[in-house]
Amino acid sequence: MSRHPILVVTAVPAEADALRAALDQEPGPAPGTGSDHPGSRRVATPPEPTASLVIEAVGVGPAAAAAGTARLLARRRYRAVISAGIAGGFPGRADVGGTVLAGRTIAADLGAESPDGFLPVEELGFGSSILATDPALLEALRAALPHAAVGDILTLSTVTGTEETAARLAARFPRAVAEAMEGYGVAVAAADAGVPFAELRSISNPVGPRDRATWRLADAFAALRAAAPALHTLP
Ligand SMILES: O=C(O)c1cccc(C(=O)CC[C@H]2O[C@@H](n3cnc4c(=O)[nH]cnc43)[C@H](O)[C@@H]2O)c1
Repeated sequence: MSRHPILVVTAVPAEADALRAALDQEPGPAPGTGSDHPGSRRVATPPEPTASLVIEAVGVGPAAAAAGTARLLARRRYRAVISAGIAGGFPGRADVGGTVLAGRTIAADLGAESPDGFLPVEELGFGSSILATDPALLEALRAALPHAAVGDILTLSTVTGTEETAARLAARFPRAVAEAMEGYGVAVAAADAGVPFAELRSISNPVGPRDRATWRLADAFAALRAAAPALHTLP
């Protein structure tokens, strides 16, 4: 029986290339192939799915992630969608060079400020900022990646860059292990299409004062490559 492939969505091509290299996959067609979309973040039409995994980079941030994922899901059926890439880890909860899995993906900055603190969209009556990982996908990923930290992964449009913001987020989300910029956008597109979702990240930097020069990209990409075979275990 043939099964639909799994869609793996990354932000930048380097993340997609790392996963493809670990899985011995050829890169997809050149950006814009088969697309008449005039934007700079074109999502190529993937090749017909002989592979069980289709890996695509769709751009940085939740808007690009949601638009790119929705476009890919509209073109072909997939049995699951995974948001994958590098992330910042909350100190003491996820180590740089380690791997994390989302139990929940949370839009941490979706809501309103108030004199009494941040009000999430739930309190504004506009839906949910929290999307749970599909249980069967999470179970398979946990089994394949037993050393991965499991917890909330926050989605933010702005990378945290101060001790104050890091402390505030850590207090607001005591189960958060990491933050990135795309998960919630990918998850919304997956939910809209009725496709199971999960988020898998490797840690390039601690969440905290911005010091881009110290990001350990090589370690994070090595961890991403090491985690890639787990994608082949997904139901
Ligand atoms: O500079 C490079 O060579 C380079 C190579 C690959 C990727 C990058 C990125 O900057 C990727 C951006 C991507 O990373 C996620 N990310 C990583 N750390 C954090 C963080 O502390 N807070 C939020 N997001 C983070 C994010 O999802 C971005 O899309 C650079």
